[in-house]
Amino acid sequence: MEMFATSALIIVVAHLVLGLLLWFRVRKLYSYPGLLGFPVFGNLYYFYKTMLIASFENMRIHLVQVAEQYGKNGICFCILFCFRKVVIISSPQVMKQIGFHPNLKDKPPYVFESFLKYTDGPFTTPSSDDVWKMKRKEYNNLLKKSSVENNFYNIFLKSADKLVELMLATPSTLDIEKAVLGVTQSVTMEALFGVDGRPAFDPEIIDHMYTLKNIITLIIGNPGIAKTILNGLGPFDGLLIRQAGALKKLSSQIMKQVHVKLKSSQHFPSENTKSNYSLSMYIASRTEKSKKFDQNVLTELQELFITSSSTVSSTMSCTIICLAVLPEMQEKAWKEQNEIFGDDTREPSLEDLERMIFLERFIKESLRFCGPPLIAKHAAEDIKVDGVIIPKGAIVVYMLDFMRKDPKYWKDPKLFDPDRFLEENECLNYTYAPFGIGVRTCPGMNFAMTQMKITLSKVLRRVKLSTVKKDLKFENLEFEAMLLMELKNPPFLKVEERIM
Ligand code: HEM
Repeated sequence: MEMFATSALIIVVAHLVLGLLLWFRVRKLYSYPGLLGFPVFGNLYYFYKTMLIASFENMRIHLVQVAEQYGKNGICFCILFCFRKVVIISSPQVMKQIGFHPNLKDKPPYVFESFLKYTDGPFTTPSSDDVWKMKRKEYNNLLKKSSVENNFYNIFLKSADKLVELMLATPSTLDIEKAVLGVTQSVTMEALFGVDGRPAFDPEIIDHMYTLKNIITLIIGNPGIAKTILNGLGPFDGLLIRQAGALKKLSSQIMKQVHVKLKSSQHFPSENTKSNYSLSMYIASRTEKSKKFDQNVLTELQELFITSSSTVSSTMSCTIICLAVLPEMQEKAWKEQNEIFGDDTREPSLEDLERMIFLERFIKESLRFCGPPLIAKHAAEDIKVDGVIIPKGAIVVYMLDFMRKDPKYWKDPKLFDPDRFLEENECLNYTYAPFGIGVRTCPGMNFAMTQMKITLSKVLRRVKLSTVKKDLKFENLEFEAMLLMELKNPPFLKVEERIM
């Protein structure tokens, strides 16, 4: 009994001391109105203290909203918040102020470490690293609008035909997410890696990549839990590692082809050589002299594979499902296609794409619902915002999804209304940032938007979509936070060919 009392006293005193130390470092955060920030620690005393001192109402609203909006992962996110020094940013004005701050860096360090277990490398490069600067220059060059349109247009056209073919092959029980994933994976292989895209349609690889995307969500969303709980569940973790093997298998197939190309190539891409080379050749020639050649190329291929194919596939399948459950809007989008093409079965040109303004607004609105839930950065040094310090080491989370639905900035945020994008204003830019903000903002935006517009144009012209389950409405769809916001139970689709 006496021993129990002493231990309890030691724990209480330790919590008190730790809580006070931490409190002195971050107390000013609460006075900043825009931040709604609450660093919460795995420290009982501090947790309660925070609840008492922070605007309790703000904190409660936040936790509840996060949990409600993000489904089961929302709850994970909340648990994560309790164990780490986290500053949550839900104000677009604050995001704008700190988005380009030099002390705000990359992803938090734990993300780099956690990936190592499942992939061949840390998956993403810190921006302090010179390699990142080189990479970023190449990405910006190869993925800029004009390069995408010149180099990848035909690949997008071909892949759109493949998707329509897959849709017509299973007209009454289409699993749209898997069909689209196969297509976007093959596009990545052909466009970015310059290799044969057919292996990407292997159903086993699609299944494994699908699971892998969920593992990545787990790592990004909740590394602490992924490490401790999954490591403890040996067989489950083993299963995840096996699933991750799909990515390794694909990337080693790509590597073999890159090796063959390198051997037969007379010239490597250089600063002056423009877009005749695929990204994989750039990567290979850049890392050629490095001792870790194979591993470096593999890591970068794997990073690109996920960043480019899973994101587009998730957005595109969500957009297709939205078209299926919103028949009047589908009709409007189809009419726009009909006005551009009439009975003509020709391929869409660049000028045609420019004219698809309703389709573009529809994709943007769909991304408001299914864009990334959040982006995490970390404060490499203290960051001062309006006299408030975000402490060094804090994880800074931009609540992108929260801002995209905040009634303060959006009228009827739960309503699917593409016309809200008729008016562009500065506020909208920062409340709506599905491709991120700052120096690490997504370089693949043009690639993604062009690919989606071409594919959806072809889908709309060839087929009429509805759901197998009758009377399913947009309001019935439930989203949850994964790599992007995804549909909880994506409905099976019914596909009818349009008579031309
Ligand atoms: C709808 C599709 C996409 C969405 C919603 C999306 C979103 C994002 C977001 C939110 C980030 C992080 C930005 C930040 O940390 O500030 C990112 C980074 C990145 N994305 Fe995308 N992305 C998409 C498609 C693509 C495509 C098609 C590619 C490649 C062709 C791509 C390549 C990358 C790369 C390489 C990065 C890391 C950039 C860096 O670290 O400098 N993404 N993306």
